[in-house]
Amino acid sequence: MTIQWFPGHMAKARRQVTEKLKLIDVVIELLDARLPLSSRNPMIDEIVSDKPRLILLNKADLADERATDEWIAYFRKEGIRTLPIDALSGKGVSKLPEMCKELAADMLAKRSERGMQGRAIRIMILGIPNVGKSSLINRLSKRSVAATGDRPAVTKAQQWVKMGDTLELLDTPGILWPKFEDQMVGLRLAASGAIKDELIDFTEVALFVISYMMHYYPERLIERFKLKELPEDRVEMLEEIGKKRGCLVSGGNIDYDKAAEIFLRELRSGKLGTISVERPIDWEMDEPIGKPVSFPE
Ligand SMILES: Nc1nc2c(ncn2[C@@H]2O[C@H](COP(=O)(O)OP(=O)(O)OP(=O)(O)O)[C@@H](O)[C@H]2O)c(=O)[nH]1
Repeated sequence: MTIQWFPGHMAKARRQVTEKLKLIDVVIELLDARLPLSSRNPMIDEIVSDKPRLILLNKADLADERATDEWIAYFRKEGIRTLPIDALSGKGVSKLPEMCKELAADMLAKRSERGMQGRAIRIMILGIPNVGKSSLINRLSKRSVAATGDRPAVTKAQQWVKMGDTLELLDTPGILWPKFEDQMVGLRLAASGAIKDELIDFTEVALFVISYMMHYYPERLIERFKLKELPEDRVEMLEEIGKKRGCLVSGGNIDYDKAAEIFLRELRSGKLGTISVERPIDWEMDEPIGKPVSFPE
């Protein structure tokens, strides 16, 4: 599901999250391992404030392992513990309870100093649409002892999923918006399938991914599209893809949009291998790889 974000929606989303956060001891920030910063809410630090936080890089099964390691180091430098997971298969998820307990340790110590005991550590998942929040909640509830019903002290609609004796997870995640105003962020989100196809320009998105792959994964393009060598530029590459996939229109010209659509479909279904479309270094470049060129009219 893609939500169209407008200032009013953002304000509402923020209000809802802030309200729920009052009940929460540890925040799980869920990002897409293939595009961690582009799948991150731009106001997250302000929203979460000083609550203990953990970053999970979800869909790590689709990401490039080396890029994922770079991201783990990146977030570690920011002082946030980061774990790659795959919410669908559950890979990496078993480490979660222990990490949450460690993060909450200080808070628990303070609580017991004040003579407060007994309450479970409460956890909430925050993330943009389509990042895998529901998949993770489902996965964690399967592992749990039992899903508890409404508690008298808690707002009616909220349910807590028990995770062992000491942890409880809020069963409704907090939905936040990404940094849409950045063109490169939009292209990365579109490449990952996070934006409805009706809303994207296939050619523009495919040309971004092709540039990125020509830089980081040239051999995959050569192999997948059975080329002798890599073409000079991305438009030629898209043309080659069009030829190989039979996207021709009258006069022997290439139907670029069709070729782009097929290419993106192959990318998203994993036929081009595990690919990350963002690395920390991309954000240090004046001219990011795959930046759209505007042609003079
Ligand atoms: N390959 C892979 N796919 C995943 C993973 N986690 C989620 N998905 C897929 O990503 C899509 C979105 O997952 P959801 O769990 O619905 O995401 P969400 O964040 O709850 O989405 P919204 O309800 O739109 O906010 C689904 O098609 C999932 O099957 C993962 O770790 N690996």
